[in-house]
Amino acid sequence: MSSINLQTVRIGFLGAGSIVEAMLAGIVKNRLLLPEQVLITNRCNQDRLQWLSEQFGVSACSNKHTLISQSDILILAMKPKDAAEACQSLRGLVRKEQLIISVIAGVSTDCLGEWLDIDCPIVRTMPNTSSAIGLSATGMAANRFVTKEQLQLATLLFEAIGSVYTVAEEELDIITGLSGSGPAYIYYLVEAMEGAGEKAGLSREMARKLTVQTLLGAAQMLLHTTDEPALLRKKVTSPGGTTQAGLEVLESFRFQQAITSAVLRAAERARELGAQYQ
Ligand SMILES: NC(=O)C1=CN([C@@H]2O[C@H](COP(=O)(O)OP(=O)(O)OC[C@H]3O[C@@H](n4cnc5c(N)ncnc54)[C@H](O)[C@@H]3O)[C@@H](O)[C@H]2O)C=CC1
Ligand SMILES: O=C(O)[C@@H]1CCC=N1
Repeated sequence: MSSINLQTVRIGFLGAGSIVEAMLAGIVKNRLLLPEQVLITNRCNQDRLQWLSEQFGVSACSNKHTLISQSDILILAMKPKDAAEACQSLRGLVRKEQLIISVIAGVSTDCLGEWLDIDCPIVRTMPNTSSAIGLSATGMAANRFVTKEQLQLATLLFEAIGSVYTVAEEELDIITGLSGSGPAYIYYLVEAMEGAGEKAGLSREMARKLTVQTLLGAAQMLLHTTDEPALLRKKVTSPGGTTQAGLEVLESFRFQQAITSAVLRAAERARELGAQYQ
């Protein structure tokens, strides 16, 4: 594996759904790998494979055996409920020198290793769909068989689609609740803000533009100043003004509690999924 580098590595995706589409878009756009270095397969949807292949130039592979024998890195990207069966069907095909990377929520590296029935290097990750534009926040943890070089390679791969944080494996469930599921919370907020603008008479287009620019500006402020979010919030809030009136409504609906509970519940769900399909 030490001789494998980004110029020569071949990566096989087992699973070709939403997260793989986002990752392919990021990887191909970023030119990290040539499309010829990427193979994809799924359970049975040929149309989907063909579409991804046309979209990104990667090779669709309906034969799992071919994909496994030709790949240096295998990316497991099926739903947690399908993971046991998928891994068990790979028994005897996966080679010890192959690096396994999982993006599956909740499922531990120990569990994957048992299903695969081999002591192989496994990197468990939690990216998000902003991978498509190179802005994922990805948590990553490695099992004891992963070498320094393999971890570096996995890090380089995910850095091409965003920021990477190497963490203790136990932290991946809360990372799943926070940044794996996180884009959905933000989109939900955008739906509500844009809907409010529209309800009060703005065109949908104008409401969308104002909402997105506001979000972008706030995110950039958080990146570029050392101010805490609470201080930035206070700077917007004139006593007795409009923001205070708005925040009071959010408080009456226990906004902060709702968001905190959502993140923690999603993390708990990741743990449940891991335990449920074990
Ligand atoms: N969608 C998201 O935002 C994120 C998803 N994830 C994780 O990624 C995984 C996939 O999620 P999505 O892409 O959203 O799901 P999806 O339902 O869109 O795609 C799942 C894919 O797995 C394939 N599949 C099922 N069984 C298979 C097998 N035995 N062999 C090969 N392929 C098989 C399906 O055909 C499908 O292409 C999940 O475990 C999820 O927890 C992780 C981070 C973010
Ligand atoms: O909803 C899910 O289960 C996956 C994991 C993180 C984002 N989507």
